[in-house]
Amino acid sequence: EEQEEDVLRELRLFLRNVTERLALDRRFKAFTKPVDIEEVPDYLIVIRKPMDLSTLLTNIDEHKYVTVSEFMSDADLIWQNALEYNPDSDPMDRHIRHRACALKDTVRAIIRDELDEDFDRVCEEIKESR
Ligand SMILES: COC(=O)N1C[C@@H]2C[C@@H]3O[C@]2(Cc2nccnc23)C1
Repeated sequence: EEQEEDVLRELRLFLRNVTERLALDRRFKAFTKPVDIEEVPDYLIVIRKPMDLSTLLTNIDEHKYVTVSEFMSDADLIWQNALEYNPDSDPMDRHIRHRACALKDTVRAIIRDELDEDFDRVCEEIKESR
């Protein structure tokens, strides 16, 4: 009903705000757009489900997420994919893995500090009711 749409609108505002703050952080520049398959032709062979911050924003606008947990599953793909595709000991791989770990920790810290658990519970109830 209308109250549920009000809750999901507030969820989208929260998720956009979090995602836009991450996209503004210079450490996360490599995660702002999809990896360029023309530049990196084997990327889709290694990584089954690419994800990036611009795609998160598109998903939010397409009402893909009813809970923060669903959003987190896609957000986690960004750093998980980076750890998987860049496993070597060379400085470039280590650099992007360091940034992937920073992304993981930053997302979790924002959610822990800024997501109201009662609001999250209401979203989870809406999800279960559908
Ligand atoms: C999230 O970003 C990544 O996982 N990557 C991996 C790719 C390998 C390396 O860095 C990336 C882009 C790139 N383009 C051209 C040549 N080499 C590279 C970014």
